Amino acid sequence: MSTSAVSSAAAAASTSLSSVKLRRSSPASSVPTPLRRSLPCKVSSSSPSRSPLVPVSANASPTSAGETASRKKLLIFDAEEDLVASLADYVAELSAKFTAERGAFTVVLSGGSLVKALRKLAEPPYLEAVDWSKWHVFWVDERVVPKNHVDSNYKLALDGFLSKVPIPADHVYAINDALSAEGASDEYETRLKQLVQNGVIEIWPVTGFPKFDLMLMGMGPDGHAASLFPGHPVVNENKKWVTFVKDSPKPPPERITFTLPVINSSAHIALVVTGAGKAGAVHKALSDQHNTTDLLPVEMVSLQDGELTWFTDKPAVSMLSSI
Ligand SMILES: O=C(O)[C@H](O)[C@@H](O)[C@H](O)[C@H](O)COP(=O)(O)O
Repeated sequence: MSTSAVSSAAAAASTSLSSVKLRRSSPASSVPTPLRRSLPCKVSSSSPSRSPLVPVSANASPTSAGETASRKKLLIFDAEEDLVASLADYVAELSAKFTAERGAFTVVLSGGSLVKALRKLAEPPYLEAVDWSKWHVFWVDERVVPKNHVDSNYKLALDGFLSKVPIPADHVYAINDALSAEGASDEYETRLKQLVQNGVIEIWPVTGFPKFDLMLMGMGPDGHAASLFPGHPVVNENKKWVTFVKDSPKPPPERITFTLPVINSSAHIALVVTGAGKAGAVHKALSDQHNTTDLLPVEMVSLQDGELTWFTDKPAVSMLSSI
């Protein structure tokens, strides 16, 4: 994400969140420029001392023209609490921006540890300050199981986040769990198209794919994103909005997933990736040398007209020699 983009989100946020002092967490201290240049994105690592009310971007050093054009930002946190607080600020700011600009905020969730990382949003000041009535919640991938099943991403999000914030129930778009994987993916795509007609979801005319305001996603240790797994043919799907797999290497096997063109049409993506188990995939994804015949799905997440922010910790970036 470019500094200016964060600043404009913060400015929009200050309009509707003016009565609330949002705590700016984990101010980023800049990484020396020669090191930054070796990574294909803007890098900030967290400072041990936290300065309240400082935008996440504010401690970045002045950007060169090249860096300003960057559509990627890497944030590295010392402590999980700092990551969680910074993520809450980031989401709240985008919520205010999109709510003010178009009266709706379309948010797409993954499963996994991401949901726990959203917990601060359900606490003051965010709980009162965010206009939850404008949120519309989707899943970038879902396991084809009943909604009350322990494996359901809907249940995970409901228990860990959605039940704690006042989003209207009819703005939460779970899959139809009575259908097969194929049926559920077709039905979800049809519903997305209706929401485009209703003006809830924007369409990006350049590609004809939906443009979600924010996708909040995790990444697997194998570099999978959503339910797009390395080497699986659905990674190459370029017509459908939503597709399905019946042989996911990560259980359960049956899932629906947004396709890459939809993911890559997003306005913003936050990739929340922590832990040493992810270090290899992070290294491959953030290295400058991409072997185009062997791309991990997460390496194929490349926003055409948006901003991708990695929220990481030190173990996750431990194989990046330049940090
Ligand atoms: O349904 C799923 O399995 C998830 O959506 C999946 O894509 C998840 O986001 C990653 O595997 C990362 O999960 P962790 O953050 O728990 O490692």
